[in-house]
Amino acid sequence: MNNLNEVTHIDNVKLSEDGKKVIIIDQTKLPNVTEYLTLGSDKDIYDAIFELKVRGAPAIGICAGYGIYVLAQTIKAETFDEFYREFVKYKDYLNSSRPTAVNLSWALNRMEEVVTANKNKTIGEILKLLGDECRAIHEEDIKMCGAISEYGLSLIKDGDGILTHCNAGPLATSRYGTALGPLFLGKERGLNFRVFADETRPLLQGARLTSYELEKAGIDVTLICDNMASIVMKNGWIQACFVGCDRIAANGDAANKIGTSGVAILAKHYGIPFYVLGPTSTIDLNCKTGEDIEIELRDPEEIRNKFYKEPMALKEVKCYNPAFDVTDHNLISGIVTEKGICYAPFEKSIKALFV
Ligand SMILES: CSC[C@H]1O[C@H](OP(=O)(O)O)[C@H](O)[C@@H]1O
Repeated sequence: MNNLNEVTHIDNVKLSEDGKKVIIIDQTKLPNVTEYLTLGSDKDIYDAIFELKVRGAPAIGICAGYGIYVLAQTIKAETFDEFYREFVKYKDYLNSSRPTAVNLSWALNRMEEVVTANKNKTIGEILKLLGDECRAIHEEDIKMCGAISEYGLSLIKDGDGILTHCNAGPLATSRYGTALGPLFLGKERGLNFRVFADETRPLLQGARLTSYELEKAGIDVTLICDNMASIVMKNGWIQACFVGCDRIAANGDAANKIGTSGVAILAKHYGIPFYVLGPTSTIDLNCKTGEDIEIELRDPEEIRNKFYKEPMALKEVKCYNPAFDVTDHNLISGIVTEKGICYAPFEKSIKALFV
């Protein structure tokens, strides 16, 4: 299969033609079934984010932007105050779906700012501005992923082996992706990489989504269990590690899918560059260090049951299911954003992104 353009330009999250519904690909059904869901209610949108039907920090932000716009159109209000009160209720509800990826609150806050900055306009005029803003969030992410892909590609060369963890491709973003973006862009330009994709237990974003995107795009991908990252590095097959991110603290500590910090420690041990790739919308300067990042704890049953026909452990056995971990900035070779590559000292280089 070689449908490179189909992969890089997938419509994973979009607004319906009439602007009154959010349409997503249900990522929990991939790779075997490509099913579109139409989301119109606050619960539909909340559940889609919470159940990872739409997932990946940027994609969650884009979905939340469209989602609050769709919900704002349902508000029955005579005055601005009535409208704003209901708007904030919806915003807080969607914001409570998942705590770690900052793009969720970043997008919702941005949409709220449109409302508060236009309190003297009619509700109809505010809705028009909200429609423009949620579309801008999506368009900007497309541009950001394009720039991240270019910067990321400058770090690797034809024939390199790349290890990645979880999924930070087009399904997790808008177009191309962040960690996978350079690989798709390189493929477009005739470069070939050998990618090793960690399956990423327990929700298997690597197995189900990354290997699906790369295989479909005709990129050499080898799926490995998470505990095999060390041997492929020791064998000399990996020249760089590329991972995504869900929230980056001001000092460069980066939250990403559980298991990422282990990959970074292994990369350090084997002297392999480890890069975090993500848009500046995933940087949270309010988090001074990774200690300030809330780590989502998910249902332990996902470990036992989520992708097993039969439970793989006795129900009496306790399971611990943090969805993310934080990679210490000292383990990160560079942070690739749409504004350029940040190197240590990250406190300084990250701050420079926002001046
Ligand atoms: C491009 S951000 C992708 C990022 O989001 C994933 O988390 P989840 O699948 O739980 O939404 C994972 O941490 C990826 O690296």
